[in-house]
Amino acid sequence: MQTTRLRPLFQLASLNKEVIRTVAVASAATKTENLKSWNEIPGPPSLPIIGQIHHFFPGGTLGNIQDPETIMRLFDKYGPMIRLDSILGKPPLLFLSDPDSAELILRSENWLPYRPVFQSLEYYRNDYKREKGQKVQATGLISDHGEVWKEFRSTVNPVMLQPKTIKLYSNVLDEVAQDMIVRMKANRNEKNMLKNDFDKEMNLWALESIGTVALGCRLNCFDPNLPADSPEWQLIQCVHDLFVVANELDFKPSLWRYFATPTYKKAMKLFEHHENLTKHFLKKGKEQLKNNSGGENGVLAKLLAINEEVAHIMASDMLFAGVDTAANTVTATLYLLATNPEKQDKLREELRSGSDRRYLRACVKESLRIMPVVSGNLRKTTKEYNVMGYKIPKDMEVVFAHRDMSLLEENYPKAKEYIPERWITSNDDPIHYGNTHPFAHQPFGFGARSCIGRRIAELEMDIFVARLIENFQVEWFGPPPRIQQESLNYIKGPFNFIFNDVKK
Ligand code: HEM
Repeated sequence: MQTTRLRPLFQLASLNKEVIRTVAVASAATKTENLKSWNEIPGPPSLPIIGQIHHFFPGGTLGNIQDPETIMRLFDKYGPMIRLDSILGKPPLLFLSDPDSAELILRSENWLPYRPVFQSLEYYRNDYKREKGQKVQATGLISDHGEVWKEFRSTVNPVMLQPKTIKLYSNVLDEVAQDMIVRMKANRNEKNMLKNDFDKEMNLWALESIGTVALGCRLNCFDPNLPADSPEWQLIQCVHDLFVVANELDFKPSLWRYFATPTYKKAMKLFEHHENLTKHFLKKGKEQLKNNSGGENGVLAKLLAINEEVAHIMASDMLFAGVDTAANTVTATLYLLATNPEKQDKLREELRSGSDRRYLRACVKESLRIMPVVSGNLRKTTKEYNVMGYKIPKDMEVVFAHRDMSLLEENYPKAKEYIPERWITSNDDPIHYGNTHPFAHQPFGFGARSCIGRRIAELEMDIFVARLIENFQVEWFGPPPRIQQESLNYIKGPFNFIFNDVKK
């Protein structure tokens, strides 16, 4: 009785704390007198006229930017802030590995957060595809900003983030996972390794899974006779190529903002191809909907009820952002469980016991900490900031390097070790995640602009990892896999997994 009466008071107190914290952070952020200038921020030295571009040449400090360790090495050298000046029309960039500073900017930019990634996609959707002077409407969450983004996001949030709607997919996602297990069992060689390319197999699973949610129907990706030029394989290749070209155009120095480079032309073709493939799959989804009457409405039906354009845009973003992300996260989790057999056994025990799946969730979370598929979050500053005594001007792009922050001992004790327990242990345990700065680890981003597919991704991955561990004793041999950063962190082969059957 008493606790019920007191609850609103507690809620009010914690709400107040949050408001005070946000206001304090925002005002500290905007006091920018007597600060060191942007040019004084440490970073690779600039040369007259060419600036820092030479660092991107082979052998240069940033020559191997595909290796995620490159940025880590720069933090070791320059400290928690690294300045990269404007190169070939690309705005200046600041890398940050200080959680307090990340919190300061992310919170202050949370009203209309501007995430400056995929400018090439933005250009394709806003300019390349449009007649001159044509009114720009919403193009998608990945490519829009400002009020247009806000309106679209508020329209789709209730559908995409509603636990009741997402839960509807538990059974069909389990069906997908079990079908994938059957496919993997049939696809092993005499050493119990997969005969097909492991990464492509994971992409097939991810596409089949997100397809069931985005389109409300099975795509039949696991058909053993699926032709190599089928729309399913084409989509998988297209998404991967898009992330690679986006990295070339949007992150590395590139002249595409001045003239049509070969990579730019390739990117425009790929974006168009992706759009056409989305239309193909959407048609399939809509036909299926016509045949399904009754039952609870899923994501596609609810988005179509808003309007056709919204459904199309959202399906396109899901078929872009929802494939390689989930596939690489499952691969990372499997690798970490294979190389930490005692954790794998503990997980299998939990799955056998039928208890709630807290350890399963912790295993996936911990793999996102150690081997995240996205290295950092980005925001463009809409005002000036005081970050650690330096003035960060308006219109700067800031990367919050959560991969690097998550691997620092000062943020996570035993940072390089795979310890799922840290996500479920009690808060008096030194490894408890709650003892860490919350802005040191943001694998799904932050606030209003955070990943809209998070709940879907977590459900898909939990279900599939559970089925994998129930069915296979997973082993790994040889050196760790190489990670290649191409907008996303791709885990590269050889994939030395062995999938022995679990003894029942
Ligand atoms: C392990 C899986 C995934 C990870 C780690 C991940 C991570 C992220 C991150 C870091 C962002 C940027 C957030 C920010 O700027 O604050 C993002 C945005 C986004 N993600 Fe995911 N994602 C995953 C899966 C998915 C899936 C399955 C979908 C499809 C349903 C999806 C759709 C999107 C979309 C549409 C955005 C843009 C949201 C916006 O700007 O409003 N993601 N994701």
